[in-house]
Amino acid sequence: MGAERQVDVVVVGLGVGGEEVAGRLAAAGLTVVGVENTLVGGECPYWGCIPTKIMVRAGTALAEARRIPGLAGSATVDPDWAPVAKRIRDEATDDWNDKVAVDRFTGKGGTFVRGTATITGPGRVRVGEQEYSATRGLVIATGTAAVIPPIDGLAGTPYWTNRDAVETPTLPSSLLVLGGGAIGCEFAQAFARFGVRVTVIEGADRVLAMEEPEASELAGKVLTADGVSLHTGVRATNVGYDHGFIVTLSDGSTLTGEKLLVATGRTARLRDLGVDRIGLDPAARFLTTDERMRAADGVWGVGDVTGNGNFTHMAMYEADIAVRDILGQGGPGADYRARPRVTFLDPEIGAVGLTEQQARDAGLNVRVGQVPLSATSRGFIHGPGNEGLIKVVADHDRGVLVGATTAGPAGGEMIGALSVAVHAEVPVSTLLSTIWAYPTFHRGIGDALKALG
Ligand SMILES: Cc1cc2nc3c(=O)[nH]c(=O)nc-3n(C[C@H](O)[C@H](O)[C@H](O)COP(=O)(O)OP(=O)(O)OC[C@H]3O[C@@H](n4cnc5c(N)ncnc54)[C@H](O)[C@@H]3O)c2cc1C
Ligand SMILES: NC(=O)c1ccc[n+]([C@@H]2O[C@H](COP(=O)([O-])OP(=O)(O)OC[C@H]3O[C@@H](n4cnc5c(N)ncnc54)[C@H](O)[C@@H]3O)[C@@H](O)[C@H]2O)c1
Repeated sequence: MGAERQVDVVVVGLGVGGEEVAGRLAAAGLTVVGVENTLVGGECPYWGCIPTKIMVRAGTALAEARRIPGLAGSATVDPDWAPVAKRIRDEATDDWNDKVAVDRFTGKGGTFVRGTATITGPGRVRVGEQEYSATRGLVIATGTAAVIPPIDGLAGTPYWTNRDAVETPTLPSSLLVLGGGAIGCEFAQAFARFGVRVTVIEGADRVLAMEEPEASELAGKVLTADGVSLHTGVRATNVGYDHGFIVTLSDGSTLTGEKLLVATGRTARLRDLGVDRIGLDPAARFLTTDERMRAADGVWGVGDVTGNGNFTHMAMYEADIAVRDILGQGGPGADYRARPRVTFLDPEIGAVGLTEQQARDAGLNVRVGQVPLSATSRGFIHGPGNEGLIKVVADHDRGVLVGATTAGPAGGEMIGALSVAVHAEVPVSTLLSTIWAYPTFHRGIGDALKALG
């Protein structure tokens, strides 16, 4: 056992959230130890947002080329996964090497420790044989891992998680996807556009079940048009493997595929961390934090592990709050009313705040306004690929928007304006008098507002 090392702050997990906290505190002059057992940067750059959006971008390029007939002549589309795999390996992930990220952190004055941290008591962390004592605080930023559901037979098979799907240098001929959430849908469309026979199995009665039903319907429609076979409202009851997967469903039918991607949600990495030694529940689904991201005295939590939305922008948002609190800088606390999210299908499905149903469940006096994107001038101009909609959800009593969905070729960009509206509680009357440039997709926001009942 090495002599105990005393520092100001120990950050456990240097994914998106932890790296931001550790780097900023080190740059502010605190002595900071950042511990990471895999790759600095976490899921997002190596197996999440960035590589999957490289896949999506490639798939959208193919889809756009296939839209040329009727718009601009003809094109021969010959998909090749090799450039996609190469971009992911060489440009995005440095072949899954985090040297640049480690140097970025140590360059700010932080001390980097590669290993698995265990909490041994208040302000105390062990990595291997080394014990650290953090006098100002401990930050838990351990993120989430893929949930592997307890389906008969699954555990013994060579199933894929998002990590295998991102790292694959070549594509399978067929892919079964268990789970039709954001991960399942994004991979399904991207792979299908490269000629993979994709089948999605979703237990709920619709894909993207957390979003508006209209968004689910649209996602289902475009996935089907891309050749994806959707099975909703059924669960897998058994998984077998013999040079390929065979999945038995709750309705008794079976499906086969060369590979099986498990995309059934995420689970917080809390269980083996030793949080019971600081009075927290290791069996909790997520780490509970207050509006300053405090989980206990001298303990902060940021990112996916808090369960406030598994998104990189949420990890960055919470990291900023924790940093300000640790440095005693004040400023606004956490406010999750205007949480934005974008599912990167083609069309992109952006959303912010509450869905219509969530607003009704909250007891609000709800009014909704909706417009199909194809009915807008820009939707007409765009032609093929113009599937989409804009839906706004208002609290009529307060005269403000509490949620919105923007789906379309620029759905992820359109949601920006509505995020501001929900966050800043811009009166609907002010939004109605806003001038929206013509002929943009976002001009449809004005039409949806006018349709508020
Ligand atoms: C396929 C996929 C696509 C996604 N796409 C998007 C997207 O388009 N947009 C978006 O906003 N979000 C997306 N996300 C979500 C995004 O990746 C996460 O929200 C983000 O990575 C969360 O950051 P984090 O720091 O909380 O956790 P993580 O990135 O998971 O980092 C936590 C780190 O802690 C380390 N760790 C855990 N326990 C210990 C320990 N005991 N000791 C040392 N180290 C430890 C882990 O190895 C990990 O590196 C996607 C996720 C997936 C899986
Ligand atoms: N574009 C983005 O921002 C983006 C992209 C990918 C992932 N993410 C983040 O990662 C998180 C995790 O994504 P995810 O898609 O794994 O989770 P999810 O919770 O969004 O979806 C999982 C789906 O699997 C279904 N399911 C669960 N168990 C099942 C079973 N046994 N059989 C059939 N279906 C089953 C659920 O009903 C659910 O619809 C997301 O919530 C999101 O926050 C974000």
